[in-house]
Amino acid sequence: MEENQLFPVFFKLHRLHVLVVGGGNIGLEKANAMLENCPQATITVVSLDFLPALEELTHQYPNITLIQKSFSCGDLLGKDLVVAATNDKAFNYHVWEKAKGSRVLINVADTPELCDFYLGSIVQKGNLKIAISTNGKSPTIAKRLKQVLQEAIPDTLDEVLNKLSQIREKLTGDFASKVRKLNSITEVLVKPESENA
Ligand SMILES: C[C@@]1(CC(=O)O)C2=NC(=C\c3[nH]c(c(CCC(=O)O)c3CC(=O)O)Cc3[nH]c(c(CC(=O)O)c3CCC(=O)O)/C=C3\N/C(=C\2)[C@@H](CCC(=O)O)[C@]3(C)CC(=O)O)/[C@H]1CCC(=O)O
Ligand SMILES: NC(=O)c1ccc[n+]([C@@H]2O[C@H](COP(=O)([O-])OP(=O)(O)OC[C@H]3O[C@@H](n4cnc5c(N)ncnc54)[C@H](O)[C@@H]3O)[C@@H](O)[C@H]2O)c1
Repeated sequence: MEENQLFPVFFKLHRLHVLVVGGGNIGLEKANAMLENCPQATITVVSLDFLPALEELTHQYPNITLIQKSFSCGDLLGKDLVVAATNDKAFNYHVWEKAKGSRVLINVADTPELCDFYLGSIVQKGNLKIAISTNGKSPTIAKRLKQVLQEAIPDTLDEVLNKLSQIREKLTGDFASKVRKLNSITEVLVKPESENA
């Protein structure tokens, strides 16, 4: 079976500066996904024109800026991540070349082979977040799986997370004994049902 070799990480987008090139459907979708996860995300969108929905985002979120112009190399200055989402494949390639030249990580929305990272489909329940990738095979399946997990995970899981966090804060002893204690408290979650009776 082919394996998914992507390595998931969770970015703190309020500490990074993201450049989105292209203010159409995909630029909107990607900016929206980032802002829904991190309302404080710092995002600059450079585009020849913008969908009205993108302009509305600037009223809702404090750190998104729209600049109406064609992308140029200087737009990469101070940026940590780039999403190239113009409707011009050759131009997206040009953005990719410039980003690589500046060693900035880039996602080229229409060309998975040029992506340093993919955006995932995201399940969120309070403090819990699960990111799903199908290795680029089917973003639609990623979206459907998200919907299934979103329903299946109980809202009360967030209470469990908060309680465990409190216990974690209060535990004393060395690292190994804390790990032992936390593993023993949560063992019930992985034991077969029959052993819990
Ligand atoms: C998960 C999600 C995150 C997000 O975008 O925030 C995401 N795509 C989503 C939706 C979606 N995208 C597309 C459809 C239409 C139906 C279809 O094609 O299936 C739908 C479904 C819909 O919108 O309903 C079309 C599409 N997508 C890509 C290409 C290019 C290609 O494959 O060559 C094309 C064809 C373009 C064309 O034909 O012109 C590429 C990528 N899309 C990815 C992520 C990365 C792989 C993730 C993975 O590993 O699974 C990757 C590789 C790069 C990236 O974009 O990061 C988000 C779900 C959000 C949610 O959870 O609701
Ligand atoms: N990864 C995904 O999830 C996904 C999904 C669907 C489509 N796509 C691909 O993404 C690309 C964009 O699709 P779209 O629907 O957003 O297109 P769109 O036509 O809605 O928007 C394109 C935007 O790019 C801007 N643009 C064009 N040239 C520019 C330049 N030189 N500098 C700055 N901005 C420029 C335009 O002003 C426009 O706002 C397409 O190639 C499409 O195949 C990717």
